[in-house]
Amino acid sequence: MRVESGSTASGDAAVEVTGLMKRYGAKLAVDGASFSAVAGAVTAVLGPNGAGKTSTVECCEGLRRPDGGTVRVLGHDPVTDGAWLRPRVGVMLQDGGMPQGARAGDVLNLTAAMYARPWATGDLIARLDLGSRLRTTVRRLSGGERQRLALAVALVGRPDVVFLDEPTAGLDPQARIAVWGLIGELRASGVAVVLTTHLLDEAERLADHVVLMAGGRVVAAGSPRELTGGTDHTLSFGGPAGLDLTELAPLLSAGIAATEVRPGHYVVANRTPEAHLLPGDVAATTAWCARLGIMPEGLVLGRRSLEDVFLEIAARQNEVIGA
Ligand SMILES: Nc1ncnc2c1ncn2[C@@H]1O[C@H](COP(=O)(O)OP(=O)(O)OP(=O)(O)O)[C@@H](O)[C@H]1O
Repeated sequence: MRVESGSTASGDAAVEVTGLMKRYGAKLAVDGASFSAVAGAVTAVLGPNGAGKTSTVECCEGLRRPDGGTVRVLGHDPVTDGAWLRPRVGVMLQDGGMPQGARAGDVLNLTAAMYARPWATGDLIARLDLGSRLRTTVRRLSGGERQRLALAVALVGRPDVVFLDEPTAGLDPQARIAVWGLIGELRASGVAVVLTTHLLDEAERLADHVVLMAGGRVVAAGSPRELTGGTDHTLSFGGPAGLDLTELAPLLSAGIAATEVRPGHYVVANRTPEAHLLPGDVAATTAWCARLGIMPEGLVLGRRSLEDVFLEIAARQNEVIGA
């Protein structure tokens, strides 16, 4: 299989979002979000439900008109330059956006016919294991099959930029690995891949750049390694919900904080890149548990994952909102 590169060079900003605002009536869904996605890289937009990810990506796709700020895709405005962008941008929507009564094979072939240099459909069909479903109508496909067809439709025009909304949601492990392989090849061929996902291990594995959104804002951005602090240690354990962590705080070294990331689940980790969890912090935490008569269940000293970062940021957001 061959994926040809488009007109952008690796490293060019293919998508630039600056101070984006999006309102629905009184609801401010996106509140000044800024980020960019470069060619030849995977950019993952992450965040809890309602963070504003879909609204942001829909503004990039030209499906929604921003209420403020600017969006540029390949240097063009997705709303006013939609006709120029359409052959260069692939979009995979969560609901597929495909005609329900049409056969899967017809949907793919008719889409391919709209492009000057389409991807060989036979190859996409084999890669996404759709061969036995071509005569089935979209309506009758399983959720995972519909998802794979939507991905094929998004890629068949050999776009320079692809937007993938939760591309592996609901896929079995085998299909997920096939999709990861395709995404890796798109990146290698110079495509700018922008995806949203709730699977943090997927983001950690695939993404070169992560944009973490909460409450309509970008609250953190960087490579997975930058966000997780690379080799920094983190201590996690379970205990009764709602422990008073203010007594533990002064016992920890500078820049180290304890957070209840979800009820009854605690993480002790650095809050600044300069700080590092030290053996004394582990001893202080277990001694504090012992003083309270608490057995720290599942006590683990490990490396911080993107999921840890995500939960810590979400917990801090809640603290701010609750304050
Ligand atoms: N068409 C709409 N009308 C009114 N409110 C909307 C509309 N679309 C989204 N919202 C609201 O805007 C906020 C952001 O929604 P959005 O779908 O962008 O978030 P998200 O991060 O993609 O969430 P999820 O992870 O659940 O898909 C939410 O509070 C949502 O209820």
